[in-house]
Amino acid sequence: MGDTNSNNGNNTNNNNKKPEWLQQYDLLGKIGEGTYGLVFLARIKSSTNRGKSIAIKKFKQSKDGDGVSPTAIREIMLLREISHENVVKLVNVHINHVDMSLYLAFDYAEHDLYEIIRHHRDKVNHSISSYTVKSFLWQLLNGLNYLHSNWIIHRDLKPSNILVMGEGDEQGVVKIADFGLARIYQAPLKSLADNGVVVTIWYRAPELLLGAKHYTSAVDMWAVGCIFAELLTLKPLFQGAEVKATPNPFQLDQLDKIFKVLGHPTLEKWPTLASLPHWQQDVQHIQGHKYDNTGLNTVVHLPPKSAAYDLLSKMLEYDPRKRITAAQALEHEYFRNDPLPGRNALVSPNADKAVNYPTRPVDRTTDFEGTTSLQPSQPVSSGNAVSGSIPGAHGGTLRSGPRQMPVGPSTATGEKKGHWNGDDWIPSTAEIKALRLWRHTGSERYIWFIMLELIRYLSECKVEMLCHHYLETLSFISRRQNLKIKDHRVYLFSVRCLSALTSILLLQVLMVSWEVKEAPTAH
Ligand SMILES: Nc1ncnc2c1ncn2[C@@H]1O[C@H](COP(=O)(O)OP(=O)(O)OP(=O)(O)O)[C@@H](O)[C@H]1O
Repeated sequence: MGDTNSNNGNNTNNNNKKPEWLQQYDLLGKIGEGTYGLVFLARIKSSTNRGKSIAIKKFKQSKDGDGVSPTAIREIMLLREISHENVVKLVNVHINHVDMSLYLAFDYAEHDLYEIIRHHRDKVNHSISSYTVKSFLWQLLNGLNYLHSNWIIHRDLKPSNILVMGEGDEQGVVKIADFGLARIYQAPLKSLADNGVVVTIWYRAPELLLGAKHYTSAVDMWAVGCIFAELLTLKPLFQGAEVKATPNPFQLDQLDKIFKVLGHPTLEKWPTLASLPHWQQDVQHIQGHKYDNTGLNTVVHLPPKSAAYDLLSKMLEYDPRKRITAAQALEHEYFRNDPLPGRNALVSPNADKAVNYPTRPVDRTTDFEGTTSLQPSQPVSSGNAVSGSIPGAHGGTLRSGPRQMPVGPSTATGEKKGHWNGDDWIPSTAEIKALRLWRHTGSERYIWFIMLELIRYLSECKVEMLCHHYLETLSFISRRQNLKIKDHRVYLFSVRCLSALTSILLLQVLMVSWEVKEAPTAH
C-alpha cells in the first residue's frame, strides 16, 4: 500500500536536509488543525502519481511527551488495510523515531460537509438540493457499513470528518475520514486540552452522555442522524454547550437539547436506561424535569409521513439496540424514492453543473512543526523521520531543532528507556528498533515484535499487562481475520501465546502459594 516501502526515512538528503520520506512530497502548507494535530496539503513528486494531492496529518506530542505506543501502531496497521470508495485512503504512515511522533498521509479531498453546510448557510443562503443530501447520506452510510462490518467504530463522526472529493474522476464522492483514530488518540496521544480546539459533543449519542462504558456501532448511527438533520436544515440539530471542567461524560446541556426535541426517554422504550450510570446518579437533573416531545419533524421541516422523516427518526432512536444499522438504512425506502442517490453527489443527473464550493485555504506560512515560517527550500522537520515500514533502518541521533520534543527517561548512553505513562508503555530505544522490524501487516517480523513485547512483560512480571496485551493481540488477529486476510501464522502464534500465557499464570499461582507457605519462616 502506498509508498511506504520505497523510502529509507532515516537518511536525509544533504541538499535540503528534509527527511527522505518527506522528499517525495512538495509540502504546500497547513490546511487544518484538529484536537490532535495539524493537517498539511502536499503533492506527490514521483512520476507515477505526480501532482496527486495528499493530506498529511501530523499528531502533536502530548504535554507528557507520549509517543506512538504499540497499541497505536497495531491500530494504524489495521487502518492501512481498509479500502473502500467511501472511506478516505491512508496511503502512508511515518513514525519519527526520535520523538515517536506520527505522520499519516491520506488521499486529499477538496471539500467536507462542514464547509459545504457553512457555504449554503452563510454564503448562498439556500438549502442543499435533495439529490445532494440523499447522495451524501447514502455514501456516508455505505462507507460506515463497510467500517462496521470490519469491526471499526468511528466514534467521532461529524461534518468536518465527512470529506467530499473535488474536481476529477472522483468528483462528488464522499469519503469518511478519521475513522478508528479515536482509539489511537485515546491511549497514547491524549487530547491537548489547551490547544484551543473544541471537541464537539453535538453528535454524541445519549447513551455515551449518560455514561455508557462501551462504544457500539449505534453511536455512529446517532451521529449520522444528527448530520442528516444538519444537511436538511443547515443548523446543528442538538447544539449543547460543553462543560469542560471534568472528564465526566455527563453533559447536561447536551442531553437537555436532545430531550427538548425528542422528548424524555422512558424505561418502556429504552429498558437498559436504568443501568446507565448518570441515569441513576443524576436523578434530579435527568429525571426531575419532564420534557414534552416538541416533534422532530417540525425542527427538520419534514412531513411526519415522509420516508426521510421515517429514516431520520430511526437513526435518532434512543435505545441503541433498536437504532437502525447502516446496513438497514441503506435498504430504506428513502433511497428508493426519487431523486435516486448518485456517485457524484455534487452534480445531479438533471443539473448541468456543480455548485461551486470554495477550495480549502492553504496557510503557506506554517511548517511541519506548526510554528515557523515555511520556506520551500528549507528543512521542514528537524528530526530523523523514519517510515514505520522500513526494514533495517538504523537508529538516528537526536538533532537540535526549532523545538525539541520531550523524551522519556534516558540511560547514560543516551538510550531512551521504556517507561510507563499512566496506562501505556512508552517504548525504549531498543523497542523502537524492534518496531522497525515491522514491515508488512501480519509479517513474521511484526509477530516477532509482539513476541518481544510479551517477553518484556514476562521478564518484568507484569502479568496484568501481559494479559491485556495478549487480549489486544487476539482482538487484532480476529479483526484481521474479519478482513479476510489469510495468514495462518497468526493463528499459530495465537495458539502459542495462549499456551505461554497459561503456563505463566500457572507459574504465578505456584509462586504465590509457595510465598504463602514460606512466609512464616521469613520473619
Ligand atoms: N484527507 C483530507 N483531505 C483534506 N482535508 C482533510 C483531510 N483530512 C482532514 N482534513 C481537514 O483538516 C481539518 C482538520 O482535520 P482534523 O481531523 O485534524 O480535525 P477536525 O476533524 O476538524 O477535529 P478533531 O480533531 O476534533 O476531529 C478539517 O477541516 C478536515 O476536513
